[in-house]
Amino acid sequence: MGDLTLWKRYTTYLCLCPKLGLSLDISRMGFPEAFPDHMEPSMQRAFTAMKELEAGAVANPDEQRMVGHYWLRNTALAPTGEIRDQIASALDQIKNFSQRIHSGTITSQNNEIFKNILIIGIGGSALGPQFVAEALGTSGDRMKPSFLDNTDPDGMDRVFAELGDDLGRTLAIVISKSGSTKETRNGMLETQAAYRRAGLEFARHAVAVTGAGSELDRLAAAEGWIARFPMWDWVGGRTSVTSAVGLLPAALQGLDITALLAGAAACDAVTRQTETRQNPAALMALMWHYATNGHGEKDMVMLPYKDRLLLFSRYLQQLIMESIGKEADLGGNIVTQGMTVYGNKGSTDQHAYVQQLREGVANFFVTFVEVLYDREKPSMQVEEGVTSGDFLFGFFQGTRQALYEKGRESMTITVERIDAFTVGVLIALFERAVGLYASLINVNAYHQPGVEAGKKAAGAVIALQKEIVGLLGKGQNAMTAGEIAASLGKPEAVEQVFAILRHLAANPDRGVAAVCEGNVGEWRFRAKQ
Ligand SMILES: O=P(O)(O)OC[C@H]1O[C@H](O)[C@H](O)[C@@H](O)[C@@H]1O
Repeated sequence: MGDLTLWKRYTTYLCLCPKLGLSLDISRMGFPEAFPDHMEPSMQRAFTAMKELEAGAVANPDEQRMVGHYWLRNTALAPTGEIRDQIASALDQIKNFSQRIHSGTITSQNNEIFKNILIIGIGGSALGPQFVAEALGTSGDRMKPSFLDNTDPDGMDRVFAELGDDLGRTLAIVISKSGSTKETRNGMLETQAAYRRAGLEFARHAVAVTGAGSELDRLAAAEGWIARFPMWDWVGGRTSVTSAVGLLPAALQGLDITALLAGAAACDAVTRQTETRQNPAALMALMWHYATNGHGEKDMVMLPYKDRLLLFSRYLQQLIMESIGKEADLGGNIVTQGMTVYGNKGSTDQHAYVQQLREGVANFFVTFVEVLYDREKPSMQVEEGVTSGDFLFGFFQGTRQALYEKGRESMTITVERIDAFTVGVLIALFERAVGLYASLINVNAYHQPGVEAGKKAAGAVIALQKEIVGLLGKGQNAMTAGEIAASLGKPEAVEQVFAILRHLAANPDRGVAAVCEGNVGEWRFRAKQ
């Protein structure tokens, strides 16, 4: 396609959303002109399904749940007065609490003003808050956030070391919708122990964000934590960033949560429109369908040209892959759906994997994010008349062009600047695109049945480990993994038994000694004397 034809395609399809300070360019996606019309009936069905969802339909049939994250930004939409009140009062509670922490009305056990927050959560209870903190944080923030989002002990030690003597001025926020996620529970227990070592009472430095009556909620109530904030079953973890999950850490950090909610609400209003060409979320869903044949045949590479958006693709990985990656469709047919998402930021990634994107396997399309406003301060010139920001822009344009020349497709989201409003817009834009796309391919975007299998299997591994330790504790002679598995009456579990023993033996404080000679099947394990 010649440059002028491309310009025509650009001007024809550019979706300008002045109310959002956003535009979406789909001209470098190679869909045929007839494609949008061909898909229009399906798009209209998707809009109808979304309308029903927003009105309180049980859009997550497996779990018999409503899907209400859009109400969080516009309470008037909520289907009952009770839900409206719950949302409004949680928001008041968040603002009020943050103000009292900042002003020192609520202080730490040692009567000091809290200056750090330690957020403990995983998945939807961490990725949103992390993305927002990274996208909007400045050196002038009211409180400095850190995160425990795993059960990796070394990872936790690093965070505790970083906090050092400041633990006494750190407010721990434990976030878990279910209140029973093991990684989060472990992070909380390790944090409790860290406070204890520092001679401090965890409860006087802790708040919880969780579902009413959950394990975490009951613990926080029993121990008298400083405060508890609600999560509701009609908000999914991966769409919870505009609930207390994302808003409480953001407000404490000192970010403008009113603007963030306003951005999300404005984007919801724009993407609620049923005219596909005017609706950037609908166009994105349409392009996902085109690019992947409605079946995840291509991956989406997220390339924001802005350091602040580094965690966007990580956040989107959960939002999209946990929502779309499903074995069965809503009719129960096996469809093995999905869409892979990865990426970091440009132009950094240009020096990593863009080589393959341009010349290697063509199994992807790119979503660029361009940010027009370069920086708060005036820019110096790095070459005559040229700034670092011009280079960032040039690299983005160059990569877009270079990919296009090789038949690699891309779309571009352009925003004016990265601020709380825009972050709210981006969050809502992708939430809506996921919902619409899920309708196009007829999957339930709001459950995650596949996640349970790994959790159950992990539970079985821990149970087996307890049996092994019990057996070794009876003072047995050194035994091979095969002998131990047989003694437990589980000869078929030998590989797992071996893996458990090797892990325990590698950690000197775990009380297992190993003689590692010959084939691994001959390695012998016993309890340390
Ligand atoms: O918030 P929680 O209940 O602790 O859940 C945290 C995460 O864990 C699960 O594995 C789900 O797959 C995620 O969707 C969820 O966000």
